[in-house]
Amino acid sequence: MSGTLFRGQAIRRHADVQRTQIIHEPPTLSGRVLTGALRRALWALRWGTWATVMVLWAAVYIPPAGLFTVVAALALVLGGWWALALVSSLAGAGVWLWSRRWPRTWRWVESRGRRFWRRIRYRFTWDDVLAASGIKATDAAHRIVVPRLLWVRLGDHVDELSVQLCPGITPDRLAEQADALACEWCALEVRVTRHPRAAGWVLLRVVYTDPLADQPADSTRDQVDLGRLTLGRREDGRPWTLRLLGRHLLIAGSSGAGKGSVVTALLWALAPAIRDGWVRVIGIDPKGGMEFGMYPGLFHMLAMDSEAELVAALEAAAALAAGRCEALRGRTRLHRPTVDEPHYFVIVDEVASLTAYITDRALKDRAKAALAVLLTKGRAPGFSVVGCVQDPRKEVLDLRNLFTVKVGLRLDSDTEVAMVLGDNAHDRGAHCEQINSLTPGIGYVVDDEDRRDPVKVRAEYHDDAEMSWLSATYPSPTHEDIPALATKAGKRRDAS
Ligand SMILES: Nc1ncnc2c1ncn2[C@@H]1O[C@H](COP(=O)(O)OP(=O)(O)OP(=O)(O)O)[C@@H](O)[C@H]1O
Repeated sequence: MSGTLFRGQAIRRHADVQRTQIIHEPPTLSGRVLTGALRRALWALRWGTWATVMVLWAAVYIPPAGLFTVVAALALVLGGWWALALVSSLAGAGVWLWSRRWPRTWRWVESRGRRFWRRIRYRFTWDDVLAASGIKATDAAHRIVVPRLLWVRLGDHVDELSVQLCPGITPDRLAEQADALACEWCALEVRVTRHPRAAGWVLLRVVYTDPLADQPADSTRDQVDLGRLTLGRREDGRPWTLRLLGRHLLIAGSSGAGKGSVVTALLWALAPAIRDGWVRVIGIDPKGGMEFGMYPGLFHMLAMDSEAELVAALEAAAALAAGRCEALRGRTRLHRPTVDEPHYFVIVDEVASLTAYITDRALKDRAKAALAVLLTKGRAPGFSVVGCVQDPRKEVLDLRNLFTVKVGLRLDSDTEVAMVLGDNAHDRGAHCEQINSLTPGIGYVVDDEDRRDPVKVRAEYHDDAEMSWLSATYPSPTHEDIPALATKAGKRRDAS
């Protein structure tokens, strides 16, 4: 007696069910002949229909294959096997010539062919692959049940499979067998993440090629759109773009994870706007200029010499933001940058140096207060804070929830991932602790304002020579000295 299956798919070769039927309901001789004939007819009908649909689908999906199928069928009908052999040989020669003379278009045909093959492979080997990998359960009716493959979304580099779990199989159980699935599908990696829309479903990301393994090509663009800054490449091969108008960006990663490369990619993307004067950058480099000192021309204000100077620059930025907030009150909700009223980026190379490691307690509190003003008040009047942090522990950076976009580069543990990117980011696929130390600049982006899963990206890399060139070619037209640090009594003390 078999019940209805609501979740998962029963496996094709359900030996237990067949054995149970044979033991309990031995068929009569006539019944056996009839059942055998009927079964064969149904089998032929099923596979015949499947083959026809596949051929038609392949013909539409890969047009040259469709053309070949039609011509080959006509040759077979009109001229017999010799004609078919001739057409096949000509097609083979044509393919050889095409792949050599026009490799670009041929690569397109090849990629369509590969995708088509992958889709078929997922669909028709799904239950065998899952059962062989041990991702199966047995239900009360003795059926072997595996998770159901719902949709397949094919990409050039990564395929996404939406999978409905069956009772007894958890996302963790699937994740444990991710390596087995990757081996079976000849993929680089299989990642299991929770489905964004449905509980009880998961997404399997099957990664075939890793475009992030190569460094993205350099690109200077003359148009700058703060709503769409291109900083590198995504795992699916598309450009990684960020909206930073009215937003703050947190970049977290262990030492050498590539935080600097995200900052330089951002400056690279902003360069034309910096040169034209409608974007100004305030740089705060607690490493004494080891980072920003390589390209000082890009900064409107650059603090790097002493703790007092760092705090003074931060306070100056906070005062500007508060002043502009007041000026814009009642006029607009979101400031639009112009040369007269530019957008400010306040880039802090190591936030913890200001909020935790400063030895002077009063300075530390002032730095925290200024940062809090920038983060809470700065968004609407055109101030974006970009903060880098190496150690994401709570006591180091209390303000991290005020950053709306977060990039988690290589981190030490899934606990750190949760601290930087949010509690469920790891479950949704942000496995920063698994990023290889040989591939700096790779990370996961979480945007609090859109509800999509973390996206794996790699920032463009620009070395010191390129950044010096950028600084000389796209210098900021304005440079301002750091104001003296105001003392408690209202007097000013020399920031240096
Ligand atoms: N996107 C990238 N592509 C290729 N190489 C990179 C990339 N980002 C960084 N690197 C390499 O890794 C090195 C370390 O990167 P970077 O200085 O940006 O790390 P970091 O996280 O800022 O480290 P620290 O916190 O120690 O300053 C760089 O010198 C560079 O060689």
